Amino acid sequence: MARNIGSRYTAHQILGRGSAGTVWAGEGPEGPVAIKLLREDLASDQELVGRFVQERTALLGLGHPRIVGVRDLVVDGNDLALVMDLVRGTDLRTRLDRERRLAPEAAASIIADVADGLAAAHKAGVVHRDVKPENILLDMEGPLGPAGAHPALLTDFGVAKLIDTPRRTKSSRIIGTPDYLAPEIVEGLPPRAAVDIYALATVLYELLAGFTPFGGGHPGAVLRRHVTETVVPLPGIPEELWQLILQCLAKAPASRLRASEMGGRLRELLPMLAGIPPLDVDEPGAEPPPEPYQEPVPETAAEVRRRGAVPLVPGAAPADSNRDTHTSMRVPAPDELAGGAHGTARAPRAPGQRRPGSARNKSGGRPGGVSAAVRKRRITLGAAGLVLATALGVGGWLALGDGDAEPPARDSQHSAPAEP
Ligand SMILES: Nc1ncnc2c1ncn2[C@@H]1O[C@H](COP(=O)(O)OP(=O)(O)OP(=O)(O)O)[C@@H](O)[C@H]1O
Repeated sequence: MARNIGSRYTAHQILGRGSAGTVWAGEGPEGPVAIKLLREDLASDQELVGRFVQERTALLGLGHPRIVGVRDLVVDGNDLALVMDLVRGTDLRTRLDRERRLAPEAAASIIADVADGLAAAHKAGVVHRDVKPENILLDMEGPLGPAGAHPALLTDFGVAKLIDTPRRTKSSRIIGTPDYLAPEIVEGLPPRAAVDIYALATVLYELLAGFTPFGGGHPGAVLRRHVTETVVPLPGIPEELWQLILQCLAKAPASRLRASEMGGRLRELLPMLAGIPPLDVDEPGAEPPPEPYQEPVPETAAEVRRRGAVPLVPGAAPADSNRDTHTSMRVPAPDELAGGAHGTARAPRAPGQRRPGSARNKSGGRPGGVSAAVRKRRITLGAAGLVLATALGVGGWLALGDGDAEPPARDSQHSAPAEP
């Protein structure tokens, strides 16, 4: 069912849905485009529309081969839409869900691409603030890179921030996806370019390991780990790559590499990584496959949809889920971050090695599958989660922000350029 967006664009079919709206494949005067049509409640928010128009120049100005270009902004009646380059391929989350872990060379190549895009954005004074696999698109029609990988492009620049502030969120609240949040954000400092490096290094770790370095469990516990815990080494990673990850995950933002350095160093490592197979480690806390082997439980269509895997193949069925991956939380006080009885040090285990003191997973683990915990932690914190957090005392400071009228945090999207 085609639908007109403004006077120049026609949306033809849904590619996928995110928390802010629906992305359509469509057509404009210059050919195929992707159109992100914002949710009605967002589009009817006059203040939000004003902010989009205000940011128009920044949104449209980021031209780089590793950034999904925003071509136009349409404000028309009830429609508020971002018109973007159409990327024919898939997002990195979908690929990771499918493959679970990537070989180090492929992972490094994808991350190097994204680092190049970030370097250009940072040079222009723009911080992304929501780097995660969902916002990295793999262009299946683009030229293959040195490692035989399809080009990776970063999308959604600044959009989450525009939508999340200012009325929806107090300045003292944290916006983002917990697994990828830099410690300085958790501590309430203004996000600068280094937060993107931290998030990108987290994605790199996740591509290699199949899980994020500080993820798992309640969002409150995740945030605290970012601040208090050190990243546990992954067995089998070449030392040079590990040192790069460590540096980019440094707690002190100033110690992290810059985006251009990260991209350059990763490319230098590519020849050394060639031929190394994907790592074989288990997620900390995940149960090993039960013995004797049980029949894998087939994943239902509903489960797949909930996870939000959206093939970008024209004609593919749209996902019917609302994949809201953002969480709004109060900035915790220092003593709340200090850890305590509920600290959960995480260490990767050798495949099959049982977690000390763990009960056997009676429901039957799915060999090679993504654990339920991994999927769940991408869902927005709900009321039940809040109650649970309070009861546990680990995340009692978490709160769901909505409808607050406090002034926004200083807009850091246009911070001082971080790249020379
Ligand atoms: N420029 C594009 N070209 C092709 N497909 C796109 C493009 N932008 C987004 N998509 C696809 O549309 C779907 C929804 O994207 P959207 O950015 O709305 O949500 P998200 O990033 O997955 O989640 P959220 O916005 O909640 O973080 C995704 O599956 C994404 O792969």
